Amino acid sequence: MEISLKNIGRRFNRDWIFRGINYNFEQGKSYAILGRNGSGKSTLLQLISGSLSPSEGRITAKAKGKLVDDEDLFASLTIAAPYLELIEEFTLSEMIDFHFRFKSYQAGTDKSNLIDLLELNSSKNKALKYFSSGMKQRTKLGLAICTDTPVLLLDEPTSNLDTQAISWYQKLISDFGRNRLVVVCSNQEHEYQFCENHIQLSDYK
Ligand SMILES: Nc1ncnc2c1ncn2[C@@H]1O[C@H](COP(=O)(O)OP(=O)(O)OP(=O)(O)O)[C@@H](O)[C@H]1O
Repeated sequence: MEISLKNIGRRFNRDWIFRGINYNFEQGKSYAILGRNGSGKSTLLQLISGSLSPSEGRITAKAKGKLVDDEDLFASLTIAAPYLELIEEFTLSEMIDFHFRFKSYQAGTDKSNLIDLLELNSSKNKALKYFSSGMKQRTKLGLAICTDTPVLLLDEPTSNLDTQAISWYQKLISDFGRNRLVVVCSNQEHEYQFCENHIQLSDYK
């Protein structure tokens, strides 16, 4: 999978958030989108995921050299972000079943293995609305990272995580992030230290 941004700009009302972004994202590489609060990191991630349209420019996705339409792109990515909520009425066990009705597990993982990885075995039958914010964040990350998709998009991945859970995230991404196109929006180095490519939004104002 390859995603290309050609002269991308996005504005809300009359305010341009960024303009003139030309960039190629390739599978097997990882990218950090960096910038101050309000610089447009989440906006750019939503453009890459196809959930928001650019105000100018064009985004194309290709798999094995062939153009991928929006629906196929959506099936090829998983995303964990503060604005994407879990289904709070579900238990963890039901949430996992629901998620994997549409997507596949990473090789070597299954439901029970994922619950172990999340370290949430004792809470698997608890409704997500009763999870702490850190438990919810771990669930979102585990679902996104342990799904077999070529594209993995993470927005502020360690929000609400304690020090131990930050190390847990770093191990999970190193175990399951390989050979994928990984994009992390962040302003905290421990979230994106594995990313070899950096996009500074201040360059596109
Ligand atoms: N739907 C919207 N309508 C109007 N303005 C919006 C909308 N979504 C985002 N914005 C504005 O776009 C700018 C960029 O927001 P965005 O959330 O992308 O920034 P960010 O870099 O992810 O910020 P943070 O680090 O605080 O999460 C902000 O000024 C925000 O107010």
